[in-house]
Amino acid sequence: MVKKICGIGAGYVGGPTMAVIALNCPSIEVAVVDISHSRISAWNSDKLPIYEPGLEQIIQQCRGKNLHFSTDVEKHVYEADIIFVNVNTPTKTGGRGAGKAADLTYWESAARMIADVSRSNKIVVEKSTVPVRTAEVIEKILVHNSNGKVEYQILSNPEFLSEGTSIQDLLNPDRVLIGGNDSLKGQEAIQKLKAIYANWVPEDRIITTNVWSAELSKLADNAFLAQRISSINAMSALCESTGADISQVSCVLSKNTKLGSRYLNASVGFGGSCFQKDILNLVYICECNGLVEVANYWKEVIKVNDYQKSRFVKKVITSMFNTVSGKKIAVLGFSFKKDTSDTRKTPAIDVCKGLLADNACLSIYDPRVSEEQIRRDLSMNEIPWENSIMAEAMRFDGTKQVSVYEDVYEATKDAHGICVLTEWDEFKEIDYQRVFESMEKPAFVFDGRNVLDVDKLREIGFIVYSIGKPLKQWQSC
Ligand SMILES: NC(=O)C1=CN([C@@H]2O[C@H](COP(=O)(O)OP(=O)(O)OC[C@H]3O[C@@H](n4cnc5c(N)ncnc54)[C@H](O)[C@@H]3O)[C@@H](O)[C@H]2O)C=CC1
Ligand SMILES: O=C(O)[C@H]1O[C@H](OP(=O)(O)OP(=O)(O)OC[C@H]2O[C@@H](n3ccc(=O)[nH]c3=O)[C@H](O)[C@@H]2O)[C@H](O)[C@@H](O)[C@@H]1O
Repeated sequence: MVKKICGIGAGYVGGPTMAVIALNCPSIEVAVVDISHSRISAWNSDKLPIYEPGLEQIIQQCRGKNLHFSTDVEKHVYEADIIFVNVNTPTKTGGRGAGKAADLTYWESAARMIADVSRSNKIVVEKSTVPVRTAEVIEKILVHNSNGKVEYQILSNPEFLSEGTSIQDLLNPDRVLIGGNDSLKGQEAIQKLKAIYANWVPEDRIITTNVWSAELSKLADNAFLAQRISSINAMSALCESTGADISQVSCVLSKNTKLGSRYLNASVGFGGSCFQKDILNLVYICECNGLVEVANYWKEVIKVNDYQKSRFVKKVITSMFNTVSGKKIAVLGFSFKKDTSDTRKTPAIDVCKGLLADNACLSIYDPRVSEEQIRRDLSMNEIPWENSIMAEAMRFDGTKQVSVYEDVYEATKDAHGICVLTEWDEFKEIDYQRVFESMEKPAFVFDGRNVLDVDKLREIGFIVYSIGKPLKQWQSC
């Protein structure tokens, strides 16, 4: 019987995932541990470290009962029957495979710590997204660093939640994937983990596979989703050149039952901590296996995403008479999607840097992202991936030309143009007549998410660009 679970890593995945397990398994003690003291104290406070609709209620319900957040990593690992490893696996920034391969430093140090402190048999669950065959490496680290008396079963149980809807995704997942090895003990471990999920997930949604299929399926899943966004974004460019309308094209595709209706929204580009990182990881694995053509195929998905961001920047500049120098541009939305405060790899960073490189003055408003975070993101000098056409802009630090506002009307006052970069619902409710009156003329709107009512905006007097829509003649350059 599983009595104690420990989740290592209290981030976007570890926090919500472990909280939902605690909620659905009241007889199990769940401890979420992290090396970051500030993160753990935030989880123990009224102001949680991440914003997710529905998360606060679950934390209030379970925290202090069967859900605990702690920095005492060793104690909780020692006591646990099952250890979920939810640590970050970013792209390597130096050494072999830099810019593409996954950096497993955090995973490795977690594994070494598990080996050091464990005195009873453990099931170690890979929750983080890792390269295929990582379980083999982890097993070696665990076995070679243990006293020989502890047995480990490694399971791959990748997470499919999306930020902004993570609680709904966890409470009602379309699937739970568990990969384990074929041995009797491997199968027993799978059954133990399956029994935990079965407390709230219908059994037919729990898929069991071998470890390698589970690890690779997670990378494939993200690659397919990102590929679909790049496909629709590539079509959006063609729409703008031909007079077709991307919303109409998406609608037609969505009715094809062979394709389904999701991930067909053209946008300024996909963001988030995982799509680019996981595709680059896939590319690196393909290259290591000598599969150059396959690697190049997946690279194109990221290339199109960069193209979409740079195309948007170019459209803003060319529409505004070929220069944004000294012009105030209001940026509405900075997070990588609505309903999250997460800004990791948000397209807003590249778009803002592209505009700043042309000497624009930006006034940024986001309902959930702090000024401190925005300034940190825009001053960061990130290493571009090898083929990035955004490389030059990404190196640009122009934070002096940036103001951050807590009020949308302040942000747009005296602006020459508005760029909508996140699809926050509240942007549909803005009084655009009032905004128009306070702006310089001609007043431009560049809708990078296709969320605004274009006809209404044009009626007011705005010049509007939206992704993949027919353009007025003087914008089509
Ligand atoms: N963010 C997302 O929506 C999703 C992320 N994933 C994957 O889940 C993994 C985690 O992602 P996030 O939660 O977004 O990362 P995160 O960066 O928000 O959280 C990771 C946490 O692990 C902690 N940590 C690192 N090494 C540690 C150690 N040795 N001991 C204790 N704590 C340690 C860090 O301090 C950090 O708080 C990644 O592999 C990611 O690819 C998978 C599905 C969804
Ligand atoms: O491994 C992960 O981290 C997760 O990555 C994504 O989830 P997430 O990045 O949280 O968010 P998505 O809703 O997939 O959106 C990603 C980006 O694509 C953009 N997007 C999404 C859908 C669409 O039609 N068009 C589009 O531009 C979003 O605005 C956002 O910038 C996947 O959807 C999850 O299944 C996966 O677990």
